[in-house]
Amino acid sequence: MLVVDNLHTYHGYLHVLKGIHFEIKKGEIFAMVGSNGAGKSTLLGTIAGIYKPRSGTIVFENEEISYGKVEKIVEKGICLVPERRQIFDDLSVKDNLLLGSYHRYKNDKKSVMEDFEQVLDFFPKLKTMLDRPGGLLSGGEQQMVAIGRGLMAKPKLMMLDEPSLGLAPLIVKDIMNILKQMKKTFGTTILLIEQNVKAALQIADHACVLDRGEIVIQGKASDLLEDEKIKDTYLGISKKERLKL
Ligand SMILES: Nc1ncnc2c1ncn2[C@@H]1O[C@H](COP(=O)(O)OP(=O)(O)OP(=O)(O)O)[C@@H](O)[C@H]1O
Repeated sequence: MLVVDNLHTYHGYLHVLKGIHFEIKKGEIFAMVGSNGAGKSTLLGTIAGIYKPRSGTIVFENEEISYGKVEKIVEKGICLVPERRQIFDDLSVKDNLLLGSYHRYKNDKKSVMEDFEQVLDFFPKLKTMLDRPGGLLSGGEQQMVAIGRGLMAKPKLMMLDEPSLGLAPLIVKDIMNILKQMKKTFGTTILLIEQNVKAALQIADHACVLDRGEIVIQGKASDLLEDEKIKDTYLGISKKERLKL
């Protein structure tokens, strides 16, 4: 569904993405993990059309989108749920959700309202707080609104930038379950960027590790969970400690 090949992106003189290659299959959850500054958000921004790559290609459903405009990429079915949710504090939950389909609202209000009902069925908790300003929600509720807003765009590929950021472990579990359920219910393909390596690998089908702009490990998520280097570097358990257990 998505093929990224030999992608190089710069921020000014800073060479951030250094020849990235990976593929995502339709209907899967693909997790990308890596430490701060590895280039994860830059990668999502490049796919979403916010940053232009210096070279390389991004092909989505057999069509090259490498240098496409943001609106066109959204229309093709790619949505980005950004880091720190970026919910509008002063807008109600309902308006925050409807913003996800603003490009269809004028001409297709009926189908937008049907999608809205579907999103509320998926997030029944949000039904009880539709008039509440986004700024008064908890972090977990805001994340639900951010994902719900993404769903309102009826994406084929949803990209999420660190949805677990700042959330308590139990809420992280809820959010990961929501992503799994979303894949099942709507068939959405998911590209999940996470620093919470364990949570991401537990729900993903395939995954990779991004380190200083390069993909250093790639494979089945279940294999990566067992990988010694990942356990040592990202799961915080050294081999020595594990042998003691
Ligand atoms: N808009 C920008 N302009 C200039 N430099 C940027 C910009 N965005 C990111 N950078 C730099 O590019 C590098 C990669 O940042 P990026 O945010 O993509 O990494 P990340 O893996 O998402 O990190 P984090 O998990 O901390 O968000 C960093 O050195 C960062 O300072």
